[in-house]
Amino acid sequence: MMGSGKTTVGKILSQALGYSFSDCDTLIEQEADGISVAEIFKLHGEGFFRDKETEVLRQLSLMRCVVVSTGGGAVVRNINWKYMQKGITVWLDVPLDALAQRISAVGTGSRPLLPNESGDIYSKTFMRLSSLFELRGESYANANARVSLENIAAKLGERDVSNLTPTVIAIEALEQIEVFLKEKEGHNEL
Ligand SMILES: Nc1ncnc2c1ncn2[C@@H]1O[C@H](COP(=O)(O)OP(=O)(O)OP(=O)(O)O)[C@@H](O)[C@H]1O
Ligand SMILES: O=C(O)C1=C[C@@H](O)[C@@H](O)[C@H](O)C1
Ligand SMILES: [Mg+2]
Repeated sequence: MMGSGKTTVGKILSQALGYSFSDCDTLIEQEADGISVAEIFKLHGEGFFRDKETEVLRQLSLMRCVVVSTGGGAVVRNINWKYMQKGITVWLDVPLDALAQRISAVGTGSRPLLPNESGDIYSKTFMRLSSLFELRGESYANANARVSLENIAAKLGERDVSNLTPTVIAIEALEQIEVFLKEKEGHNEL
């Protein structure tokens, strides 16, 4: 989901693995002569943006040893999964209230799918994230590995997921990737 830490955690993962790092939204902006995702939505519409997103995922799927931070909505198109599944897919599962807190702290101006009006930003953002998650939850669950901040907090005896550092989350991601790879190896041996 948007704001879940894909860029922050993805960069740490790439350093730990000695891989390069790519961010889909940034690549789309670069290909659009530097105009922002929000402007692309405004000028050309969401369909145009989604086509660019699919093309960027196709290009990235040809690369090796790269950690990719996808756009939060990349899960909505089946064709994108064909490209994402060239690698290992990881879902950063962050409770919606924590997401709404993070996003409302920085504002929703750069996020075309979120409300950008005055008033209680936290509540409006939380409601919109909830309806997006309603539509997308099953798609996120297609990922090979799930990194649940609630599970990490429970393991560490933390009551609040907002105390979890990006490094702790990256370590959990590596552990969940290992679980996935071991299960895959087990299936291949059968
Ligand atoms: N573990 C964390 N604890 C607290 N804040 C975090 C954590 N990880 C990321 N953040 C903050 O949350 C915000 C979103 O993080 P980030 O940009 O990495 O998410 P993203 O999933 O890449 O978002 P986007 O949808 O914009 O691509 C940033 O302000 C970042 O500093
Ligand atoms: O969740 C989404 O649909 C989006 C997330 C962002 O990363 C951007 O890709 C864009 O704002 C759309
Ligand atoms: Mg990002």
